[in-house]
Amino acid sequence: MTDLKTLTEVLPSFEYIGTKNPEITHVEMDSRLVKKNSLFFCVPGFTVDGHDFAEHAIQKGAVALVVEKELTIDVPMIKVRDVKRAMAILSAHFYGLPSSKLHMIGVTGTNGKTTTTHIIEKILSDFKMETGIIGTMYMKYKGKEISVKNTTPESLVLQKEFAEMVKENVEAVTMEVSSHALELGRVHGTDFNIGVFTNLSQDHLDYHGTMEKYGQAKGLLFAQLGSNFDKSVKKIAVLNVDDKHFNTLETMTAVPIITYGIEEQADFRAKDVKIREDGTNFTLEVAGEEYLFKLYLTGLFSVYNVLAAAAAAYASGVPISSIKTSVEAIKGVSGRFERIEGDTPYHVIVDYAHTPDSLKNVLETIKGFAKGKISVIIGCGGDRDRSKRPLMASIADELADFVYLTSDNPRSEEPLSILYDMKQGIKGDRYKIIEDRKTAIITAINQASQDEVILIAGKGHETYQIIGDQTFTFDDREIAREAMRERI
Ligand SMILES: CC(=O)N[C@H]1[C@@H](OP(=O)(O)OP(=O)(O)OC[C@H]2O[C@@H](n3ccc(=O)[nH]c3=O)[C@H](O)[C@@H]2O)O[C@H](CO)[C@@H](O)[C@@H]1O[C@H](C)C(=O)N[C@@H](C)C(=O)N[C@H](CCC(=O)O)C(=O)O
Ligand SMILES: Nc1ncnc2c1ncn2[C@@H]1O[C@H](COP(=O)(O)OP(=O)(O)OP(=O)(O)O)[C@@H](O)[C@H]1O
Ligand SMILES: N[C@H](CCC[C@H](N)C(=O)O)C(=O)O
Ligand SMILES: [Mg+2]
Repeated sequence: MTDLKTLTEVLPSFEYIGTKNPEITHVEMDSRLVKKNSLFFCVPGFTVDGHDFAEHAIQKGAVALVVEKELTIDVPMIKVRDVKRAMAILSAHFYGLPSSKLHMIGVTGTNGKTTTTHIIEKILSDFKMETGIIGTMYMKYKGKEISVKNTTPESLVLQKEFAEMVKENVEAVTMEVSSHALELGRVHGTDFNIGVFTNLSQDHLDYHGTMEKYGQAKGLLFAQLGSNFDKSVKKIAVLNVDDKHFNTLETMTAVPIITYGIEEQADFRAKDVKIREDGTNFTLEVAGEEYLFKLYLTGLFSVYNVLAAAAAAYASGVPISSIKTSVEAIKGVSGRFERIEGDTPYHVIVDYAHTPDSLKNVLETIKGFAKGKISVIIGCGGDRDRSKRPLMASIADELADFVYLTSDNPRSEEPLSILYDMKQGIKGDRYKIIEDRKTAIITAINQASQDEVILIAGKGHETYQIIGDQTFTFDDREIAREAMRERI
């Protein structure tokens, strides 16, 4: 609890409109969630403008507003240039700057965030640190799993959860930091100790417009590292030296850098990489020593994720020997290269590849060991980057023997028009359009030949499908299992 004047003093610049100084016991950005004595943030959204809900918020008990434009309402108003960033700062202070009491690791990049955060979490928790994890799948700590709408939640959701974690003695938090979150200020006010960059490739151009702007957004994580002047706490940037975007990120941060990679010289470097169907071996070179890693995880991209996680864990004080033991025990991450077990002469793999680069990586990995034909079942999300659609179809067409184009989460778009966009990337006739995803999975499985590998891509761990404004229960893995059991 605090009063409005004391709370808002921390803002770099603002106009205090009104004379009253109410006590604030809650901070909210959704009028429907407002309680008595709330400070309500009027967020200009993509769909509606939060300023239009100020009256509703006051009816529900809001006693002050943070606004970008002055409203004719008789409560104190804090006028700022950017409500979202002000909200990030104020909610961080409201909850007692909890992120500065936690060892915070933020992972950004186009692909590999969920996987890398899970690897880091496993290493830290094996090292007897009390951990929390936030990302695409959930927020999880102390045995509690909280569902999320976004990979990186809004600042006030994050700050509230960090405060809860501090209360429950969590020590380290590993979280995915999306480019949307960085651009929209969701992690402004979060004090990261370590920033990790996985890679940058095409996605989200609908939102960012160009790759340059998308890259700049990712860079914000590294630019904000160490900007709080607290010299007692070590800040480190963990960067993928093999990625084209490395040089830009290097210039965007002022903190020490740990590099990782395979092709270029790096602090954490993998060599002698041997990829098998059921795992990967490589030698890690670090600080003049060599360690042989034997992973259950497969694919070159998994080596990158392990290197990133190892460097972040090492920077967090975990010795390499512990890192190796933990990483070697990881069987996989839900929905990422998940093999669907079954006594069948063909193989089914479910993977969350929903970008051109991830699809290419996964298909190249499969090509490395497949003894039979490769089929891929793939769609693209509606209300998302349209320009990636033909690219993904073209990669599937090039690297697989047969492509089933089907719906992912069409959202508000016409499913067949998404598939039409995708079809532009296909050259020959080794494809079929089956709009209904369940039918596509069943058809592919019923037609599978000896040793064929079927990749069901795009939805991974998701247990739903969004068509129009309805969300249906849907799990690629369940449907595949059922089809494998019932194959005619
Ligand atoms: C484009 C985008 O980022 N949209 C996010 C945004 O929604 P919005 O701007 O449409 O919100 P809005 O509905 O216009 O509402 C504006 C304001 O009015 C308020 N309001 C609204 C109605 C009401 O009755 N009362 C009220 O007060 C809302 O609470 C809000 O404060 O703010 C919402 C609340 O935080 C987010 O959940 C929502 O994410 C949507 C679901 C989304 O799909 N975002 C994607 C693009 C995204 O952020 N993705 C990234 C990662 C992707 C990746 O990993 O590849 C992510 O981090 O999830
Ligand atoms: N380092 C990597 N490089 C390229 N592709 C990867 C890498 N790691 C994983 N992938 C591929 O990307 C898919 C998604 O991985 P993951 O969920 O870890 O990424 P993410 O960055 O969290 O994605 P999102 O943006 O949806 O949160 C995986 O299923 C796999 O196909
Ligand atoms: N975080 C990504 C996930 C995409 C997953 C895919 N299944 C889709 O729905 O497009 C996004 O929101 O763009
Ligand atoms: Mg993710």
